[in-house]
Amino acid sequence: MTAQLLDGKATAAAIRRELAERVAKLTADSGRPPGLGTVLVGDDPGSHAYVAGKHRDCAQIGVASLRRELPADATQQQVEDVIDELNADPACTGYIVQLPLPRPLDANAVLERMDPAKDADGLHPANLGRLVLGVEGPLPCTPRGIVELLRRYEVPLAGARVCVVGRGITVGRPIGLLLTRRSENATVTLCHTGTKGLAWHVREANIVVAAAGSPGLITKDMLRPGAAVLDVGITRTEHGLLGDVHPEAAQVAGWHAPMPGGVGPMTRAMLLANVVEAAERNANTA
Ligand SMILES: Nc1nc2c(c(=O)[nH]1)N[C@@H](CN(C=O)c1ccc(C(=O)N[C@@H](CCC(=O)O)C(=O)O)cc1)CN2
Repeated sequence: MTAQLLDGKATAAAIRRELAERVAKLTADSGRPPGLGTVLVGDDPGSHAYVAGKHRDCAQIGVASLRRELPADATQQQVEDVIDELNADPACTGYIVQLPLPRPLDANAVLERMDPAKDADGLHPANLGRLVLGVEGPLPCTPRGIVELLRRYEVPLAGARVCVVGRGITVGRPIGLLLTRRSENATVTLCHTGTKGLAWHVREANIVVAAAGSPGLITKDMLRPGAAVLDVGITRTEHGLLGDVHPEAAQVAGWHAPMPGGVGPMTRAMLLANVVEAAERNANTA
């Protein structure tokens, strides 16, 4: 079996084209473009690459960029001062704090200090609470990107058994909340390093979301033939980037979102969508 490619790169490009039209209207109506801020602390090469990509995307669709960078030894106070500044800046429609933050910074305290109305990542506790309550608000970008990719490729979700591997705050924890909404109606199992019998859980699933950061973790023999497998793990090694899904696993899958080119580009596109939606909400309440 050859898996159908879940092409996040092409899908994200289509979404950017759709968003560019909405940005042009917002800019014409208000006289100023929506603005995305990024807070980047430290020298992690991956984080620098992701933030650079986010600003390239902004330039492409006409969203203004506000970049804030701090050294790896920045104090909690210095980071929170930048948060206060972006909260107060009218040119900043929404912003993100690139994660992970270097130790010993307290990421939860930083996220809590954000203005929830400017939280472009959907990771502020108030917005995660909205997600639990089923109330409209910005959604975490990677989970939103996964749902959008599955929807656009018509991968059946209602009644599907989904196995999520990894319990991180940006993917594993929130995605179950999205997929179990009535509109998606999937049944989700969240596996993690404490899970016994991981292979059994994966084999039960119609859809596997691999977000553990453990290269090659999901092997061909673990997958149910015909399942959709989405690779969200990225590990940087001297041999290049490695995903959580073993390359041979695509041979038995029905659909495959590879790394690179699958979920990553969708994460970036959903960030733009969150900013555009925040700008539209602001315009409607002005
Ligand atoms: N504040 C946040 N921090 C982090 C998030 C997040 O959503 N919000 N997610 C990840 C990093 N991330 C975005 O920030 C991200 C990761 C990967 C990609 C991507 O496009 N990946 C490429 C491959 C990587 C490459 O080519 O270098 C792909 O899959 O095609 C985009 C964004 C953790 N931090």
